[in-house]
Amino acid sequence: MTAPQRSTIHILGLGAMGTVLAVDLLRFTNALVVPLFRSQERLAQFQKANENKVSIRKIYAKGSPLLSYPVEQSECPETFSKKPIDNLVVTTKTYQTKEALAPYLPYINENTNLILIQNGLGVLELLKEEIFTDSKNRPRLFQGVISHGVYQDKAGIFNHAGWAGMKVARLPWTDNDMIQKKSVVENDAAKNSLVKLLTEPKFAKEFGIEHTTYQEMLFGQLFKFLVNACINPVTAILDCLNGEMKDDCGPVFTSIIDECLQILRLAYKPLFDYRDKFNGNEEYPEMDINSILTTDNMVSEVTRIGCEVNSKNSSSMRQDTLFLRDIEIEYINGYVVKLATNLNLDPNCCKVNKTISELASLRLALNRSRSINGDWRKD
Ligand SMILES: NC(=O)C1=CN([C@@H]2O[C@H](COP(=O)(O)OP(=O)(O)OC[C@H]3O[C@@H](n4cnc5c(N)ncnc54)[C@H](OP(=O)(O)O)[C@@H]3O)[C@@H](O)[C@H]2O)C=CC1
Ligand SMILES: CC(C)(CO)C(=O)C(=O)O
Repeated sequence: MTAPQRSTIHILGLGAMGTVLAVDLLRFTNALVVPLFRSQERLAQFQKANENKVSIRKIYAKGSPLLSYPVEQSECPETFSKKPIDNLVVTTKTYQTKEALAPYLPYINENTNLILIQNGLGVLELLKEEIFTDSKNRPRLFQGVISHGVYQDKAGIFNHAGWAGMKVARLPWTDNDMIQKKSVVENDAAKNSLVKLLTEPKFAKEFGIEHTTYQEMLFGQLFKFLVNACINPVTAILDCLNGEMKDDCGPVFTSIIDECLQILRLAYKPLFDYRDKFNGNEEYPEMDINSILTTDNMVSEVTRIGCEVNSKNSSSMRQDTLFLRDIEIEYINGYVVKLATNLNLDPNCCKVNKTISELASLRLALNRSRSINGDWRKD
């Protein structure tokens, strides 16, 4: 009996999300997991300091030990095997995507499966408009909307703080393909090597994989987008843990969500019209977005998920401002402003998100200034 074919999966971005994915792929599948590092220096650091292992502590499960798994092969642009890439996971920050992909573009073709596992919106448009412009040589695209919470502690250990699963769907290269039939999911589940790997039963159960149509995934992506549009910048601006603002964040979340929904309803009109056009048609999944994506419902959902479920979490954007790293604001609140501009809407219709973006960027600038000029409050 021949051994089962072994899939190879390259991971571009072995940070919090890349690590949590790599560990479970190594634990529950026989895939060859190959991290791609930005430089020989970072590759050497991984080989020396981490001893070629990926490690995580699942602190949502009390008493969970440090899980540590060896990686057989890891590469960087200089050492890359220069062979076509079968399956590529992108788990860099959104604003790092284009630069990170650049060295590997010659090895990405129409037979490559590429999945974006990132927060926010706008990377798909970046890939379409600036990176994969040749329709004859572009990869099969997928998106993972991930709700796990992972942070790196002072000792450099990744801690899996919140378990919440991941939706996976094939992305459309053109807006005409935004609404998919159930058969697209069935076909990928049966034939696509990346989907077959991510839906292997033991891995899928542990990681909480849900393989859906694009419209179902986009619904989840917009829901998560509203969570991030509130929690991430506001906790960064206030410099607080998620749960500290629970009792008083209603008004600012209402302002942000109300403005976001007015613009998202125009930008993703096919999705908001879905119920009347597709519900009842057996070829398509049932969905009722309009009853969920309302301002009142989302203010309470964002508060529940952001300030209660993740109460002790420091949001990824607050972490970025504290560590003086760039923030993903242009792919979250800034993207709402971009959508409004592209739709030729009155600039006043995105003032809240524009101001929130400016304040989050100002918080990062202030932290950077204090690291150089000192904190005047202590003078
Ligand atoms: N952390 C979380 O709990 C959650 C994060 N997300 C989203 O997931 C995405 C990833 O976030 P997260 O994992 O936290 O981010 P991290 O900053 O932890 O990880 C990003 C990784 O990408 C690497 N990277 C950056 N540029 C390159 C490059 N050119 N080549 C190779 N590697 C590169 C970085 O390496 P280096 O150190 O060399 O810069 C880093 O290891 C974001 O969109 C985030 O919003 C979504 C849900 C929750
Ligand atoms: C869910 C939430 C808001 C948890 O903090 C998150 O996704 C993040 O911090 O990026």
